[in-house]
Amino acid sequence: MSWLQREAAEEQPPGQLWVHDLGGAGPSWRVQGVFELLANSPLGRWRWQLGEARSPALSLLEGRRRSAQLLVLVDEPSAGYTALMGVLQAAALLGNEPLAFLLDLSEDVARKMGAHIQTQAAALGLDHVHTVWVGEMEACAQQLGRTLLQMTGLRAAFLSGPLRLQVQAVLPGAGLAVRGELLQGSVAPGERVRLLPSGQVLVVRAVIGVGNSMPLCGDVVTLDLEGDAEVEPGDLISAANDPVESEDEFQVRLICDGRQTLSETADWQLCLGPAQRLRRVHVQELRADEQDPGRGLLARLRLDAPVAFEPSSALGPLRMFSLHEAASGRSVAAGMLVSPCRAASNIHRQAVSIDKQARAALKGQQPCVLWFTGLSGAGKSTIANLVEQRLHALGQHTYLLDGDNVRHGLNRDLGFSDAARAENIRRVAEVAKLMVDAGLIVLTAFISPFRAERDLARHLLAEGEFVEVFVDAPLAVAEQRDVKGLYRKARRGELKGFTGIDAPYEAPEHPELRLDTSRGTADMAADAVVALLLARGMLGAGDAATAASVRAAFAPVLHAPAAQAPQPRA
Ligand SMILES: Nc1ncnc2c1ncn2[C@@H]1O[C@H](COP(=O)(O)OS(=O)(=O)O)[C@@H](OP(=O)(O)O)[C@H]1O
Ligand SMILES: Nc1ncnc2c1ncn2[C@@H]1O[C@H](COP(=O)(O)OP(=O)(O)O)[C@@H](O)[C@H]1O
Repeated sequence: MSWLQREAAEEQPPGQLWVHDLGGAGPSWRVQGVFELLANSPLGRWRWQLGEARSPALSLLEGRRRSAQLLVLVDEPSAGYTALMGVLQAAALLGNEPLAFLLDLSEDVARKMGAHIQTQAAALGLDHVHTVWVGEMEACAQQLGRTLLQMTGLRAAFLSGPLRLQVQAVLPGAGLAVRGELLQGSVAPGERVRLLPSGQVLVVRAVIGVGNSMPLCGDVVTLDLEGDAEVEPGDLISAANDPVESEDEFQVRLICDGRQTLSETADWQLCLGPAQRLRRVHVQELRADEQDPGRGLLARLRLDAPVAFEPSSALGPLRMFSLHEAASGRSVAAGMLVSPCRAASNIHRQAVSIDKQARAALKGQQPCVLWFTGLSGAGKSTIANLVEQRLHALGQHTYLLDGDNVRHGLNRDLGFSDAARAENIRRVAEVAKLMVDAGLIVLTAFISPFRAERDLARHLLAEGEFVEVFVDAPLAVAEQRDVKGLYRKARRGELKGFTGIDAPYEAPEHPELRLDTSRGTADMAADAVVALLLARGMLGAGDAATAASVRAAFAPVLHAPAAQAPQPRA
C-alpha cells in the first residue's frame, strides 16, 4: 500500500447528515440513540451535525452547501403546520432537494403529520420527501438508514454527467495529490482533467477510492495527478472537455439569518461548497426581491478571484454558498448563485428571423469551420491560405483566423502555458462559431495542441460543421523548415515550452482529413481539402449552377489518384 493509499483509506469520511431541528430543543435521547445506531450501522457510517436554529431556508442551504443529506427533526406536535410549510418551501426554493423528516411523536400524530407533509410536498412539486417515525430505536435506525441510502442513491443519477470533483485537501508529499468529493461523473486513470478556475489541464495517474470498487458520486476520492499546477482547496476538477465556467461577479439570492441585517459597506467573506475556503467578497446592489419578498434578498457579488460555478446545476457545492463577517468569521447568510454578471447581463436571447440558414442561403453556401491543426511549421497557414484562395475564386464567402494574427489582437494577453493555449483555442472556437452563424466558411490555423480543446470547438458547432484537418509533418521535417527560427531557439534552450520540443502535441485520432505535408506539395494538400468539401456536398449548396461549376473546376482533383493527393481518412 502506497503512502497515498494508506492516507486515503484512513481518512475516508462517513456520510454527513445535516439536522434542522424544527422545535429548537435539540434531539431527544431517543433520537440521539437512533443516530448512535446509525453511526455504526452497515447502512452507512452516518455522522450527524445539528444546524444552528435559524430560518429553514438558511439551514437547509447550509446543509446542501456542505453536501450533506438533509434531515428535519419534528419533535413537538405544536411545531405547527406553518413551520413545516416553511421547510417545504425552502426545499422547493433549493430545487427539489431530497429531504427526510424524522417524526419524534406519538404514532398517531406522526401518521397524520406524515400524510400532511406528503400532501404539501406533492403540491409544491417535491418528489423526494421522506418521513420516518421514531418508534422502536433499532427499527427506526434501520428505516432511516435505508431512507438515507435512497436519498444518496438519487445522487448516483449524477454518475452519468461530466466529472465534477471539489478539492477539499491537497495532500503533502511527493507529486500532486488531492482529495475531494466526487460530485458528479466518474474518473479513471489516464484521463485528462481540467483544474478550475485556473484552467490547467492535468492527467490522472491513479484514483484511490473506497476499496477497489469504482468510486460513486458522494464518495471521497484521492487523485494522484501528473502535471504541474497550483491547487487549492475549493478548486474544482472537471472533465477536460466539459468544464464548468469560472467567474468573479454574480447575481445572487441571499437568505439572511433573521437577526442580521446586511450592509454593502461591511467586509464579507464567501465560502462556496463544502471546501471551507473563504474568499473576500464585495456585496453590491443589495435589495429586497419585490416580486417575491419571501425568497430573500437579491444582490450582486464581486469576488477577489474567479470561482468555478454552475448555477443551473443540481449540485449544491457548485451554486450554494455561505456568507461570513470578515472580522468575526461568523456566518450571517447563505445564498445561491443565480447567474454570472458578464458585460452582457440583462440581455436575453431573442428568437431572430434571419438565422444561420437564411444568411448561408443568401451566400449560396454551407457554413463550416475548417480546423487546421499541427506542429509549428507543419504547413497550416500555407495550406489554409491556398484553400481560402480557391474557395474565394469559387465565389464562396470565407474568413481565415490565423494563430499569429489573432495573437496580435483578440488574444494578445495570452502566452503559451497550457491554460493560455486552452483559452486561446476557446476564444477562437467561439469566434469561429459566430462566423459560422454569419454564414461563412471559416478556416482556422492554430497549433491547437490539445485534443480536449479541439473537441470543445467541435461541440460548439452543429453536426458536420466542424472539419478537422490534421496537417501532419514529422517533427524532423517541421524543424528542418524552421520558418521562424523558433525550433533553433527552442533547441538552444532560449525558448521554453515550444510545441514538439518541450511542450506536448496531441495528434488528432479521427480527423476528417489528414495531410502528410512531408510527401505532397502545399497545392495538392489544398486541393484535397476542397475535394473533401465537394465530396461532402458542402460547396455550391445554394444553387445547382454554382454546384456544377465548382465540380467542373475541381474535376481533376476529384479524380486524382491517391498517390498525388492525400486522401481523407475513412
Ligand atoms: N512556445 C511556443 N510554442 C508554439 N508556438 C510558439 C511558441 N512561442 C511562439 N510560438 C509561435 O506562435 C505560433 C503558435 O500559436 P498558436 O496560437 O497557433 O498556438 S496554440 O495552438 O494556441 O498553442 C507558432 O506559429 P505557427 O508555426 O504558425 O504555428 C509560433 O510561431
Ligand atoms: N506540403 C506542404 N504543405 C505546406 N507547407 C509546406 C509544404 N511543403 C513545404 N512547405 C513549407 O513549409 C512551411 C510551412 O509554414 P507555415 O505554413 O507557416 O506552417 P504553420 O502553419 O505550421 O505555421 C512553409 O514555408 C511552406 O512553404
